[in-house]
Amino acid sequence: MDAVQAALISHDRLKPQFVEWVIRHRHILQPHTLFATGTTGGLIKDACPELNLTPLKSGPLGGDQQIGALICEGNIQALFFFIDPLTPMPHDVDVKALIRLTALYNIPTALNEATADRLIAGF
Ligand SMILES: O=C(CO)COP(=O)(O)O
Repeated sequence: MDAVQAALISHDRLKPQFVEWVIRHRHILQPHTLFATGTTGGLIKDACPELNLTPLKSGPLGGDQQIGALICEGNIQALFFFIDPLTPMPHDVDVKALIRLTALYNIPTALNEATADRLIAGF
């Protein structure tokens, strides 16, 4: 796949699993421009400093909305977002808004590891 701009997000409970997933696929992700919510991005940068990754605000502080704005502006072509369906979140409306925008703008979106494996296989 030509270089794309992709967004990487994980809720707290899934972060260890997500960082392991990124480490496993870092060679595929390397040529691409990556954005992430703040805490997720910090962990990925620590684990894979070679990646071209820009951390935005933390999710509860508006990071999901920043990713949504990038989607609206045509600057994201794929979203990898390990969501936690078991934990209530103060910014649940932001998460829903982001997922809505991925549907609206037809953005390939992986919300769990099985789908992420299939989406990254197309990179
Ligand atoms: O809460 C998040 C997405 O909804 C993720 O945000 P962090 O990466 O800052 O933890």
